Amino acid sequence: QARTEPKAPEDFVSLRSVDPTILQEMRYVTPHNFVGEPVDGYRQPLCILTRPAAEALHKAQLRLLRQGYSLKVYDCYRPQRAVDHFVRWAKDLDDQEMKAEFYPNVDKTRLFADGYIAEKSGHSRGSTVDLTIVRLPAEPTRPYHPGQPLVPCFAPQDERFPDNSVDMGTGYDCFDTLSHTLDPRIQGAQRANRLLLKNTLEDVGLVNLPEEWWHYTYKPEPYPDTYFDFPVSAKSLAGRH
Ligand SMILES: C[C@@H](N)C(=O)N[C@H](C)C(=O)O
Ligand SMILES: [Zn+2]
Repeated sequence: QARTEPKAPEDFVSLRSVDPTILQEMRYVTPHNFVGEPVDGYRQPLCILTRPAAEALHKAQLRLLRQGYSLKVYDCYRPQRAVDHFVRWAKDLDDQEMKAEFYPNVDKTRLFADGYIAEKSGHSRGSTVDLTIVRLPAEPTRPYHPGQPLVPCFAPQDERFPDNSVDMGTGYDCFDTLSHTLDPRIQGAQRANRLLLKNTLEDVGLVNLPEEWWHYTYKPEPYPDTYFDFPVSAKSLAGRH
């Protein structure tokens, strides 16, 4: 018998309904992520957030559009079952399929302890988002084909997996100290790009995780203590006023 799935509270929205101009490349619904397969609970490529977090991103987007840039989100609300999938994957040390791209220099046993993945994630509280900046007009992106050769996420931008974002010094979900937002080895245009993202988002109320240049939480969080588990799908938002 089909399981009755939990629904999102009323004040969760699809980001597209608040700002259709923000680009979306939802990685965990695809196999192009550190696990190497679609992650549990991601049923559609949809960015779901609490309304205040989505409205803050809309404000940031208006500022960036004036400068010729757009935000691009990689992950938004993340169900607890997806986090549980990450935890199961991390315990399976025989599975190192995606290491060469996403964590070449970090032992798989360290990914949680070093702060790159959380067992209780802010994403499940609905006001946390992983994102970058794209120079407009956005170049088309290329699809990932499972099994294709992997390149370290900290290789020069023209060698690593193609992404139409500005150069942040590493790719998304690059579990390495080079992804620490203010790592002193990141200088010049790459540092300026990280600071453009950081300053723009801080101005509208989002706070960065120092270990990851892409990870931001809107404060004050509407649900600071609740870890939701409704699936990422339009159905989770449907049937509400
Ligand atoms: C896995 C990565 N995208 C991320 O969001 N990491 C933080 C620490 C989290 O899991 O909350
Ligand atoms: Zn994140």
